[in-house]
Amino acid sequence: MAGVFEIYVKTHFSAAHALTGYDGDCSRIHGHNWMVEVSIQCRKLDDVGIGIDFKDVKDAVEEITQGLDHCMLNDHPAFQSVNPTSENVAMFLYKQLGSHLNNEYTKVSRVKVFEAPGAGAAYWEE
Ligand SMILES: Nc1nc2c(c(=O)[nH]1)N=C([C@H](O)[C@H](O)COP(=O)(O)OP(=O)(O)OP(=O)(O)O)CN2
Ligand SMILES: [Zn+2]
Repeated sequence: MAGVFEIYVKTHFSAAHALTGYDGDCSRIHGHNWMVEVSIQCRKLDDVGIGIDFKDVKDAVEEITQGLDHCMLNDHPAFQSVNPTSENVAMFLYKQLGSHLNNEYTKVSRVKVFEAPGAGAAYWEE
């Protein structure tokens, strides 16, 4: 069986949201410093010994999260028909990042999103 490397990048953005249909305070507008952890599987290293450069991953995450940073997530096109929960934000980032970074040797394997250090969700596809 071939070996696989997993590369991790953590970043963050700040945004507000409100959960439609939620029975509690979270149905009102409130904000979080969202933390994002991206995992990427690499099946090949380059001559330097790098699977995918952290910088390239951070640039891709930044390109996507800049559309969320300091925004009301409910106003974003991705969250017009689904609530911007941690689950749905993780799925959005996973799909967006995959379209930027996946190739023959590299695959976005999981995206975790935390609304607070102790509360978050992950999304991946099998
Ligand atoms: N599975 C999920 N549960 C909840 C989500 C979510 O996205 N996925 N989101 C919320 C709210 O957005 C809420 O802001 C976060 O909940 P919580 O961690 O309870 O936030 P608090 O700041 O209220 O935490 P306390 O420890 O109670 O102060 C709710 N659930
Ligand atoms: Zn919240």
